[in-house]
Amino acid sequence: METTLPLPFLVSVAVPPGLGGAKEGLNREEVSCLGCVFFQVTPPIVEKILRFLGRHNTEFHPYFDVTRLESRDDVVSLLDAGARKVFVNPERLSDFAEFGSRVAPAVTGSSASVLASATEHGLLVSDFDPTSGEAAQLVEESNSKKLKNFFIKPTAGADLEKFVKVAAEAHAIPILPSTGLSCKPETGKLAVSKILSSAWNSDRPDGLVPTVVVDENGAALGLVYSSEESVGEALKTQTGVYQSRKRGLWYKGATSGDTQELVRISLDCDNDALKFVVKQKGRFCHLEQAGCFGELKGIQKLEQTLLSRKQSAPEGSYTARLFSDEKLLRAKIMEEAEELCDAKTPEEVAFEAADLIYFALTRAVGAGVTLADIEKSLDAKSWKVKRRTGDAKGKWAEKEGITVASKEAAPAAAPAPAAEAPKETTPERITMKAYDMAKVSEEELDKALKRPSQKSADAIMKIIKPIIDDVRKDGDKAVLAYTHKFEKATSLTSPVIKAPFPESLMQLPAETIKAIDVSFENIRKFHAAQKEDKPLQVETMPGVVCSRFSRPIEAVGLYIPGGTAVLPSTALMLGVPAMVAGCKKIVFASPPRSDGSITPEIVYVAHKVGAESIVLAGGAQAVAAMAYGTESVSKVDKILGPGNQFVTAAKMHVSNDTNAGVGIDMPAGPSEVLVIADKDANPAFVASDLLSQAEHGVDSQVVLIGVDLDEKKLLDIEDELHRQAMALPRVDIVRGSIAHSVTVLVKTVEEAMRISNKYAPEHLILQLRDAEKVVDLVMNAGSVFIGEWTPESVGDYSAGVNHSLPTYGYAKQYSGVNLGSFVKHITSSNLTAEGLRNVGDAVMQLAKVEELEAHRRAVSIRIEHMNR
Ligand SMILES: NC(=O)c1ccc[n+]([C@@H]2O[C@H](COP(=O)([O-])OP(=O)(O)OC[C@H]3O[C@@H](n4cnc5c(N)ncnc54)[C@H](O)[C@@H]3O)[C@@H](O)[C@H]2O)c1
Ligand SMILES: N[C@H](CO)Cc1c[nH]c[nH+]1
Repeated sequence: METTLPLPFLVSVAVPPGLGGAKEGLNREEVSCLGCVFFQVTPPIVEKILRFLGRHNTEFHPYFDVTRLESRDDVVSLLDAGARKVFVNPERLSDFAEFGSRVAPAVTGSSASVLASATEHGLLVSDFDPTSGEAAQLVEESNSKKLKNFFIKPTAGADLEKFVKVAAEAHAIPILPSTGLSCKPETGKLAVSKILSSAWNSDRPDGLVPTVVVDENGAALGLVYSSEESVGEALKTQTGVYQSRKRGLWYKGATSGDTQELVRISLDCDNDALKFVVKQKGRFCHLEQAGCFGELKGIQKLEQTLLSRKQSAPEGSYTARLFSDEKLLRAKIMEEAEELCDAKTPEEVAFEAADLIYFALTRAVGAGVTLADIEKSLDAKSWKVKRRTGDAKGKWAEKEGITVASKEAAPAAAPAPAAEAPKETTPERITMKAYDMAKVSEEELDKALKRPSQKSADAIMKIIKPIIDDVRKDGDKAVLAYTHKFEKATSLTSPVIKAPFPESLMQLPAETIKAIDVSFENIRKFHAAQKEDKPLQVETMPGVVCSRFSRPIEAVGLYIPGGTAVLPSTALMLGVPAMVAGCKKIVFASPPRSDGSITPEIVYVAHKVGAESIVLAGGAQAVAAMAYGTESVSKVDKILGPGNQFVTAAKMHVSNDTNAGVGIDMPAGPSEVLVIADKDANPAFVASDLLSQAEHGVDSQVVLIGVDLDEKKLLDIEDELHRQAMALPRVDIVRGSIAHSVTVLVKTVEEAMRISNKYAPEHLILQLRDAEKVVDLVMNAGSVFIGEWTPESVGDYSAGVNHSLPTYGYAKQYSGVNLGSFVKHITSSNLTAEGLRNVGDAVMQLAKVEELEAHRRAVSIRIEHMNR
């Protein structure tokens, strides 16, 4: 995780602030206000630093030079304790690859050649001499390389003012020795306020910089201004001191008594605003309210109320009763936790979560713990790299019918390569909840297999309806505005690119072109084979000929998702059948990247299928533009393609609007897979198939049905799932989706198929002995993958079958996209005179029954004519 530094420099200290030893330089409070500290760690002080971080992890943002540590355990412990970044010898980088951006190389010297060691995660150059003859070349080289996270530390005794200047020229983050800095006017030391004021950019003639004042929970109290002098005073006095635009220095609270204790100063991402975090005594605003933007709300307001109830509660206060009755509070917390787990609708969940937070915060405030303390604990946890297994504890697991064997009972997993699972880390196990059908009821199973709840239909409609209305009213202008908002593509000036698409937009590596071409051809072959070669014709009675023939839908709009992942394969799955069907106008739509461009693979596919245009928009705005048309987006007759809940809801909405006159394919939402595996299945294959859909998004769900698996086999699959998941770049998404994914244990294939047909999965994988025979039992599924050599991803990309499939159980009534999705069928009747005589009586009699005389006459008039 790469974060913006609170300030554009680090303060280097010999020992952690406040742990003694530092006789000179900034004191503990001063360093704490600045936040970012840098230590050179040596083996004897590791323990000391770890203890220090245990207490102050969020107060200081620590960066460590660990080149003198040999023990990998020590380095990992520092990361676990909250080190934002550690710098290691370049040759040891591969040892720490799994920690990504939190580990960067460290080198020494002033020559430009040291920059060759830089990685995408940064570089530390120590012992840099700003006066050396080589410095200018290093500056030039670092500028041409556009290095990111480039930290630079001067040689001992360097002129710091000059060093800061050179570092700025090199776009490097200077590491400044605490001993050379001062928060008070002191000769021979560089004033921190001066470094800060030289770093900020003020666009005001008086040079003041806007300063947002917030409390420890981040609630904005007001907006003020700062100068170099006021920041110097604030740092010196450790209080809120600002620069009034009319009255000079402003010591907040000097007259009102509502003073502030300074907690932290930081600059924003582009250095044009300061933030002061303060502990506010009394209130900030001159009006009767906490801050200039009004009163606190939500959890912060709750904390304020609880604190005041703790000090003096009115007669009969329930909160006061909770403070004094420990057992009651304990019972209420458990009661509310259970109610939250049982809540069904989003409204219920919000209601119950609010109740639980009230009782939890009452417990915290009662124990003297503030919201800021809780947030600090959350933040500290977010930096951890060693995780606990996260399994439910004994009585709770039992209560929920979790039948998975406990970790202790599990046979030791095969040792994994060091880069994937280092011995000193115990990452939280990524595992699915298991249900044994011999022990759970059908209702319990139904509950477990419920797809992760999406926002309620009403809530989504409230979001997408105004978007659709805006696009209908304002056309291109509205589409662009939403693209600017959601995709942040603010440079985009037209929502469409039209064919012929310039070559420059589809520059791709040869291997990608080859992969697209191979997949294109397989998809084309399979969909072309679905074409009816001639009209269907049946003579239902002598002289009565009924026919059915197909015609392509003239204009189709194909939505290619692009929110969490760009999916050029979906462009193939929709574009190729549209082309094969002969649709005259093919319009693609996909969210552009933030620079306004569209992924070249999509442009290449659009070109190959002969698309008319690409709409550079996503979500409801793209759907509305294609449904109603705008100045530059062509109106289409049918919209196809998967997408998130906003896309799906917008498709449903426009298809219900008769003014739009547009059809849709089906509800195709978050990807899902159900794997049925027996004793013969390879655990690694099973796990890889589950993960291939789990990585789509946190709202995806994957299900494993194990047929007659013994405990060892199940554990093998679970170990594989965890091991493979941990090595995935999208492990965080996988954690989210696996959290609501399940394993179901059954005895027979028939039982497995019964459950699968009821669930109606988008993808069904049969990793079973004689898998082919089991296909006869499939009643509901989007697409089936048969046997151990058929991973689902072949269907996602290249086998030829379509991957745009019904999810959420809609496989019970919808087919996936196929050639038929792009054509409509027209029927015709052709009768001879004999034919009309043969069928005429039946028609006339039924018309008589319906009392539709004109219908009857259309036949009788002809029969009479024949009889004349
Ligand atoms: N079933 C299938 O056949 C199939 C195939 C491929 C992908 N998928 C699924 O498609 C989905 C793609 O979703 P995605 O989000 O990555 O991309 P997406 O393109 O469907 O959605 C992105 C768009 O959502 C809109 N949006 C996002 N947040 C919004 C908000 N708060 N309010 C209004 N609009 C908002 C924005 O306009 C954005 O452009 C995934 O769930 C994936 O699993 C399904
Ligand atoms: N599995 C998705 C259908 O649910 C399609 C896809 C696209 N890219 C990878 N997979």
